[in-house]
Amino acid sequence: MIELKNIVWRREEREILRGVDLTVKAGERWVLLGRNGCGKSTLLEMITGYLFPTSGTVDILGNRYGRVDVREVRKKIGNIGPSLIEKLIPRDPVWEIVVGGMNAYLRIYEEISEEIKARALAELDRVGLGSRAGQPFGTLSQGERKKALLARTMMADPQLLIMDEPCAGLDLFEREKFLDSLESLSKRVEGILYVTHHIEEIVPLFTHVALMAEGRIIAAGPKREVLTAELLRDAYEVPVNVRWVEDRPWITVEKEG
Ligand SMILES: Nc1ncnc2c1ncn2[C@@H]1O[C@H](COP(=O)(O)OP(=O)(O)OP(=O)(O)O)[C@@H](O)[C@H]1O
Repeated sequence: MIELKNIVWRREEREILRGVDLTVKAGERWVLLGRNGCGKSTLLEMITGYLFPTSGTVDILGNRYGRVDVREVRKKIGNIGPSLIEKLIPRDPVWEIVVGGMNAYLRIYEEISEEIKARALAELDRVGLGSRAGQPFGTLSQGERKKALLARTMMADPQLLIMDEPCAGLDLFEREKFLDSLESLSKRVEGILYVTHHIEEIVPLFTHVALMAEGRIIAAGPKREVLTAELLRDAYEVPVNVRWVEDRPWITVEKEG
């Protein structure tokens, strides 16, 4: 699904990505972790074809970037990034925002068929927002907006879901609801790559973790092999303990001394 080989990205003498290799196979759901500024969002931009590496190769869903029309590949990628909400029109009804996901339109100007409207309503139902369908998008709570984006993304039947901190700013209740929705939708996609700062968001649906530090991937593999106190300490430079409860990791910070 994703094959990154020896990706280097240089900007003004600085190497921001320094030889990144990452392979995500069909059926795997990955979380990408690492400190602020280590290069996570930059890596997602490479995968979605908005940035090109200085050197190295990017293969997404069997397409080598540089040899294909990235716009065609992007149609198969559901992408929930932090900037999308600002681009949508707050007064548009939620269901119309969801319809826009079919073609990645920010706004629909043509007549929408009853069939497509029904699909959008079904997607909203799946994330528990059926009763909000007619409400202006701008009146939704932060958590509801994120779930609406999830419904919007699923309208295009993506093969790969990419999410950059989708739970940022959500309270405990909203976060858990969002992760529940993701759990049920995850069965409809072949691969997931999810960036977060919060290890407790690594709910059972996720299978693998990649840890980044200073432009490199310092560990990658099945989540229990990577989410160890030693590797997390290397990535975050904070001594921590990891406790697993029902296949979900929880972190406590250790006092040094
Ligand atoms: N266009 C650019 N030109 C120069 N430097 C850039 C550019 N884009 C990103 N950077 C730098 O690259 C580094 C990695 O940024 P990136 O946004 O990928 O980090 P991140 O891991 O996603 O961080 P955060 O967790 O804070 O969102 C940062 O130091 C940033 O300043």
